[in-house]
Amino acid sequence: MATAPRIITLSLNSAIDQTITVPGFALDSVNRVVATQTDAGGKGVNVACFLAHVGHAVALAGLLGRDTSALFTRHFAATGVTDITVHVHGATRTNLKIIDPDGGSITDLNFPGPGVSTADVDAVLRSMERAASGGLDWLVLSGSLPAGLPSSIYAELTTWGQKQGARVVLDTSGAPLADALAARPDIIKPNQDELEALVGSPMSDQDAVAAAAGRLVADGIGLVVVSRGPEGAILRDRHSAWLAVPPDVPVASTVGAGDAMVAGLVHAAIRGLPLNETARQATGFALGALGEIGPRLPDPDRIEALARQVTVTPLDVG
Ligand SMILES: Nc1ncnc2c1ncn2[C@@H]1O[C@H](COP(=O)(O)OP(=O)(O)OP(=O)(O)O)[C@@H](O)[C@H]1O
Ligand SMILES: O=P(O)(O)OC[C@@]1(O)O[C@H](CO)[C@@H](O)[C@@H]1O
Repeated sequence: MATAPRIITLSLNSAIDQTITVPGFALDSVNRVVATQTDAGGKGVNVACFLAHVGHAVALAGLLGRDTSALFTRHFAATGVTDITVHVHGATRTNLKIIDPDGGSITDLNFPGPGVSTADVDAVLRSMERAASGGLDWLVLSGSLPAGLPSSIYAELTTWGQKQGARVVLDTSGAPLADALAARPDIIKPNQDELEALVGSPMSDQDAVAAAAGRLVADGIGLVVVSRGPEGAILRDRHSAWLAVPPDVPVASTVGAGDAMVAGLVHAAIRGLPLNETARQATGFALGALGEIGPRLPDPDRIEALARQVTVTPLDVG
């Protein structure tokens, strides 16, 4: 019998997601909240819970504020994630997600998060070393960094993960993404804005995105997945490039769609799927997240049904 893959996801800047529904949300005016929902979140938390949801054994490493840890602890128990987080003084940040059902908009207000100390980060590293002592197959590094951490930390963790024998997936933006590229993570998933910021120029069409992804692959990144909201995603590795276009679906909230895509990429790789089927599976996960308010997924059969509606086509990249 094959052994279960050993997975750690890391959440250095976890978040409590407070989603508020505000019909006709407008700047410069009084807005009325008609519904509110509070969820444990943060990109690493979401990826861990999504992977556990489809049956993987996952350890979640990272930092949580002691004052607000109960929300997370309940969520991990409910989703079956092994919690190896370090609890620090204070509260985890709360991010606001404003849904306007009339205008169809979703506005994210993400806070920087509390500053962390070197001792906090050392404790996280020790927890990861203990969890990986029997071996590690996957390390997922997701999200922004809290104040006080050097932007090189994901580069260092990429090198550490690969030394453990793991494939490293990175989903972040700005300087932490730029700095980590030299360490050559196995998979990165920028969205188009993040890719444009990384290469320093806007991309007008899918050919430009595929070309930029190709340059990153040529520089040693195994798989580059560029998500483009309703326009889908482009996946590029050394051998091929694919475009995955989602069907037109009702969107309850886009929060967590990118994290679901990351979980779908890991799930597909563990299943040994070829890149075109990986594109379908990862988009199916993202579509699953879109149907829900807050970072959650529907049951696996529904995810498979959504994946079957995704149009996957090869891109001619020469
Ligand atoms: N409005 C939409 N309609 C259909 N599919 C969508 C829509 N928005 C997102 N998706 C799907 O979700 C995937 C990931 O979305 P997106 O590009 O917004 O990720 P992201 O910016 O990383 O998200 P986040 O950071 O909010 O989790 C897309 O590639 C697409 O397949
Ligand atoms: O501020 P970051 O770390 O970039 O993103 C944080 C966040 O927007 O990411 C998740 C959705 O992807 C949410 O649960 C959370 O609030």
